[in-house]
Amino acid sequence: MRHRRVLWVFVTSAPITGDPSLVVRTVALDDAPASLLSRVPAEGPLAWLRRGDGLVGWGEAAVVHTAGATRFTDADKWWSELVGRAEVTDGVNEPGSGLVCFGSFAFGDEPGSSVLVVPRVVIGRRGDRAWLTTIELAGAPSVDSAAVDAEVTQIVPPANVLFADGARNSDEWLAVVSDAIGRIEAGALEKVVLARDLIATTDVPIDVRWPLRKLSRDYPMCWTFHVDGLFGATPEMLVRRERGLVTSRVLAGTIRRTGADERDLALAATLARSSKDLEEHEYAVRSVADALDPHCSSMNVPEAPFVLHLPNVMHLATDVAGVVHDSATVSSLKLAEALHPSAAVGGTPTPAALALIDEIEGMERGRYAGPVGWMDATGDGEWGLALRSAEIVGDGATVRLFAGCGIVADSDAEAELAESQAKLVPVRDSLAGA
Ligand SMILES: C=C(O[C@H]1C=CC=C(C(=O)O)[C@@H]1O)C(=O)O
Repeated sequence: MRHRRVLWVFVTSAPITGDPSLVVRTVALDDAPASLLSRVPAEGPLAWLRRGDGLVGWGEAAVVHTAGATRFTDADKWWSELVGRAEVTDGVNEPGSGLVCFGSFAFGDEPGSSVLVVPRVVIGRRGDRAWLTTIELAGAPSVDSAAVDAEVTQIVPPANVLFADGARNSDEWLAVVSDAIGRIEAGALEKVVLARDLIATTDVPIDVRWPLRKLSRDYPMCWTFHVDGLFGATPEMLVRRERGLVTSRVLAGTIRRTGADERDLALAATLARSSKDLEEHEYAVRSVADALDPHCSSMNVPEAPFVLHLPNVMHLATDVAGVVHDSATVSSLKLAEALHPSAAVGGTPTPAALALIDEIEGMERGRYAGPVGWMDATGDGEWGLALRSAEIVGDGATVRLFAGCGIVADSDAEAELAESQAKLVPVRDSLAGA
């Protein structure tokens, strides 16, 4: 049973007490850095990158940790109050310039902690425009950006990476999936997404810039992220809100790639016709369209999915788009809350799927499969689902990798295990040394 415990924790970084006011300044950069990651120091980097565009940040001007059923609402309230007190000078006016926070939210109401972080320094790029934002407490000395540059150290590769089973070994996970198929056949629910984890250990604490650099290079069509120890490259955009328009990339239905182009094209055609995958996909699209509907004055939901080709797998994908009518009162984070958990990470019907996950998955998801992304002072932002992801735990030399699969009545447990292995490949490969 999923407990509805509500725990609200407010934690600020050391310099902030009472009701902090932030002084924010964004200036255009004439020379856009070739790679945003090359500008990030090793300590506490924040990242949201796709095809060279995006945001990187470091330092901590303010942070809030929330938990429980009100984790989104509490974080959103904290953010809007912080925005209300901030003095912002923004000479760029792009989405992501000015005051921004990065965030990562727990999958479930419990257990798990969620976080919004406001960095001290942000570098952003969008096409041929780049900018630098500094965020300071009112009255504090301003950030010296030259000094910040000087802190960037060489990226350290992971050493002697070893992988071990997580909460379940393969046989145990196969049994869990078979159990779920049986419950679906018995009519208890239509779809459930079940996940597993893998544990990696290394000789030295992970320099997260290493896997981030590899992920953003090898998976340019995904959103590469890092927030407070959770990193990955997700292909799934839960919600992007920008200047009154909302979009969501829904994925569900997967086939592994072989690496041989002709064979993969044939597999893509098979995927596009597979009734099992189309059914799984339809549940996910419906859940997103239904949740967005109250916020939109018009919406476009394509009738048929396209096939998204990634280096390791192919997915059925649908881009849902809409015009929002409540931007003034509902932020992108609140939209993410309304959409979460979609059937791409929970199941259908949602309550039955969440109850089954709690009962049989046997693993703490933490922030895996929860919303991860960023938001600006207008409430615009991008929130992906933290898939193809991993969490750095303990002393920094242990990493939990995650992968999940949508299970429907026609699923085959062995095929789902193979699919989960393929979904672990991006992060697994990103941890390989030089
Ligand atoms: C839950 C995951 O993938 C979801 C997203 C895309 C396709 C999925 C699938 O085909 O099963 C999953 O629903 C994951 O990668 O951990």
